[in-house]
Amino acid sequence: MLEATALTKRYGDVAALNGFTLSVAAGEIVGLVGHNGAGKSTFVEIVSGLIRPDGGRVTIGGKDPVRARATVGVSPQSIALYRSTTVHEHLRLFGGLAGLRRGALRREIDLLVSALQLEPFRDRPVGVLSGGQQRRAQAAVALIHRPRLLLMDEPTAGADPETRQALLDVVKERAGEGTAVIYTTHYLPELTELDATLAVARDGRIIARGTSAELLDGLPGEVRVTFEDEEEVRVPTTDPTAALVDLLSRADRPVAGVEVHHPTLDDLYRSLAVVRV
Ligand SMILES: Nc1ncnc2c1ncn2[C@@H]1O[C@H](COP(=O)(O)OP(=O)(O)OP(=O)(O)O)[C@@H](O)[C@H]1O
Repeated sequence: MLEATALTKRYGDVAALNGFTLSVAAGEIVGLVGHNGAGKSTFVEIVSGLIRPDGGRVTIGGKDPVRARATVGVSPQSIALYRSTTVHEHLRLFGGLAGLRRGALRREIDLLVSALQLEPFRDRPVGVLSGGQQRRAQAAVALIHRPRLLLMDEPTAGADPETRQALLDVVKERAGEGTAVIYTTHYLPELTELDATLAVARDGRIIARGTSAELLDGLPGEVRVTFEDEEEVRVPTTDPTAALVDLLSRADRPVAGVEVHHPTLDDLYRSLAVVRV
């Protein structure tokens, strides 16, 4: 669905993208992660057709991003809505611009207002809404025309747990219907919940790509054993089960408790700080 190859983009001395290559299949959710300044938003802006790369190639369903705009839904990092326009008016406007009419438009609006829990403020101007409410309105605008490619740049920033869940459920549902999703976040447990594959960005390119199981393999976990005399022993390991068996077989005192800390996405994320490519 999306093919991006060797994209480059410079801002003066800064190489925002430096050989950025990523492909996303229909129905796939790709979690795009990486430190601040890694190039994630620049990539999203290029795929949205908002800016042009200096080099490389990107196609969406075989088309240039500008030509493919009607099939793309974007929820940008900074809110891009009209402050004095209500949530409902936004959805009518953007749904109408995408070609939805009467019954179909009403149906899509009702579905999203309900799924994203927008009912209580659907007729309020966006400018008076809280940050989290504005994010949900932004997501609804991105989804109103059932895009084939959905770009969500930190869509849950500032959202409370309930609204975060509502948004994740909608994203999962759309992916289940065949929408390709690029989901940028610093909150990594969301990606496990979305069952997303991961693309790790660093210095303007993707340095790792795969399932979370593939990328986490080899990252250190930790085994913690507490003895009844309250002493705690911690062993860093890439094989927590073997380390635990080893530790327990050598224990010379009664054990009060064991804890196995398997490597998580957070460990992967932190490991970027020491990986040099
Ligand atoms: N319009 C611009 N003008 C100048 N520099 C820019 C511009 N847009 C991005 N950059 C620079 O390009 C680099 C990549 O920025 P980008 O916003 O793509 O990173 P990011 O991975 O999305 O970061 P974050 O996680 O903070 O959102 C940064 O060094 C940034 O300062």
